[in-house]
Amino acid sequence: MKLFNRTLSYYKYEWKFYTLGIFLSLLSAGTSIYAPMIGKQMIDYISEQVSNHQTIEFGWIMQKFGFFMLVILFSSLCGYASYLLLAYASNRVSKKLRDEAFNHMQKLPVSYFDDKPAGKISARIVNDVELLRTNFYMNFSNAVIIDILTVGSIYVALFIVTPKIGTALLLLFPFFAIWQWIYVKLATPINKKWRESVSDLNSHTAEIVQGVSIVQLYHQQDSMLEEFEETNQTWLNTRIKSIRLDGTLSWDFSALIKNLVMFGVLLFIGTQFVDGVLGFSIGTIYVIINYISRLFDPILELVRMMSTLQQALSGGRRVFELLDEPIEADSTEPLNFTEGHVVFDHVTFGYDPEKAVLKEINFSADKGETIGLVGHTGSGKSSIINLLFRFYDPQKGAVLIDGQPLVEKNRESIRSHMGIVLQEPYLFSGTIATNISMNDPKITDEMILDALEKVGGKDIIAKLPLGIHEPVVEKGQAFSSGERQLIAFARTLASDPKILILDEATSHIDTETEEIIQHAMEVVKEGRTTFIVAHRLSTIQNANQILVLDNGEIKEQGTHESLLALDRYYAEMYHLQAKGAAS
Ligand SMILES: Nc1ncnc2c1ncn2[C@@H]1O[C@H](COP(=O)(O)OP(=O)(O)OP(=O)(O)O)[C@@H](O)[C@H]1O
Repeated sequence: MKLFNRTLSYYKYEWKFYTLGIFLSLLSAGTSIYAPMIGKQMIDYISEQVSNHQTIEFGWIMQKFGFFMLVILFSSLCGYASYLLLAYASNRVSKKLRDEAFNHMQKLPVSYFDDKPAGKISARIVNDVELLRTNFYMNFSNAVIIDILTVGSIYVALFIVTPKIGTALLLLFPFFAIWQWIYVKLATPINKKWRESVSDLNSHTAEIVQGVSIVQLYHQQDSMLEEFEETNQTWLNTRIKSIRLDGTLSWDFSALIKNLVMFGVLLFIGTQFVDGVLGFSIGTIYVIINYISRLFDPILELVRMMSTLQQALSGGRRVFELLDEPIEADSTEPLNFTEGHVVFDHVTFGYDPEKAVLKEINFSADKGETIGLVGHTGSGKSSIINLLFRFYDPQKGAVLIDGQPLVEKNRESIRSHMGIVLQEPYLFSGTIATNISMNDPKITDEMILDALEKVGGKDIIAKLPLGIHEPVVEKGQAFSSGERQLIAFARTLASDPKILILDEATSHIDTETEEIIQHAMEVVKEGRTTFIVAHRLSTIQNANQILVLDNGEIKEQGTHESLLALDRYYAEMYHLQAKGAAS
């Protein structure tokens, strides 16, 4: 119930449209129920005049007919306006919920994303909100209101016309309650399986799309298709089961009940003769048949609604789970950057506090210095960077920038003076210019061109018709990895950070590109405290300090020359790489 109320509570943002929609819906239901009463007057008048051998006044008939049409038109217009208003409110409410979920997701700590596939998180924001929109806000809350109002008005009208039949038809309610109970029991497992198969299809397709080149390279198309067809077949089977259930329990069964009720009511009417005269006028019989035939569709919709609601709420639960994820507490105090002096003071850290991946890390980096981080995979290089960005806080010790402990400072202010160039730079959809300026209005086109020129990336735009305004799509797949890196270097230079992180920026590229990147690196490093996470030791030979990490500990620390002279771990790695390069 809590979940239901919470989902419904979002209507408060659109209460005006919603209230007006309900009012118009009530008006539409009331007038559409009133229309057959006018029909009844016309039918009874004609049959009376005919049976009394009197003339029929066509003027009166036309007047009534005109009124009848007006009422129907008014009812339709109210129904149309109410549908629009309710649909408008529902869609706006869904947008609000989706905006909220997206905004919240962006504020979540990086650790939240560690063990969750991106597809699952985006499904909560896109698919589950869509499920809420269609199944709850559109189908459930709106349709239920219209259906309840319609059914209620029909019963009220039936009671006015003939209380006996109205009372007898109340017996249908316990029957419909049982019907609904059976429907939910049968539909729930089918719907659950169906939703799972859709989710499987989604993740399966996304996986193959991402790895399509590998699939083709290893000729895996047939086996992938086989797996896909299997999941798709499960989806089809659940759909067929669902259609059969709907067909049997909803439409066929409903038609049977409707006919039985109609038969019973007419049988009852047929017994109502008093002194050879039928106790119901033909007009009244018309009204009763009209009402009964209109009673079943909304009831049927209400019967099916429970299962729709269940599906909607399962989506709602997932959206609210995301919304309830706690945002990291953050300080309002900004970090006051002066020089970019970094200190790691006896830092111990683990993603799982019980399992330290960095142990007693101690070092200090002065303004403009370059620190090289080397070590085997998993030795803790990226974890040091994660602490520097304050994506995580250490369990012991402190990370300080310009003498201020990061744990006491606002995260955004820490990151605002840092730049990073990743091995696989991330380009956003937009243009080259927006990727360099990162939509900062203070960075002009001239500054963008200047940054590109300084890092040696002017050639990239020379061949593009729109220059720096050339669109970037699909994470910049149309650019080579070297070009993407130069754009990322230009971005970093334009943002003028105090601290710079170059994450394996020179691995996996050819010698010519390496030279270009090396030049870009030298330009961007100028005057900034720089951390280079390097696999190629050639990149950090000129570093002021090299930290050799092993299993989360600093094993060796010094300059290239001093570490070579030490002739231990670093020297061994260096000679191995030099040998590899020579062969
Ligand atoms: N988000 C995370 N959650 C849990 N454990 C993690 C996470 N990121 C890294 N680790 C673990 O922490 C340890 C250090 O990883 P880290 O990424 O810092 O190493 P690295 O030296 O940068 O490795 P590589 O050169 O392969 O990038 C590893 O054992 C790794 O499995």
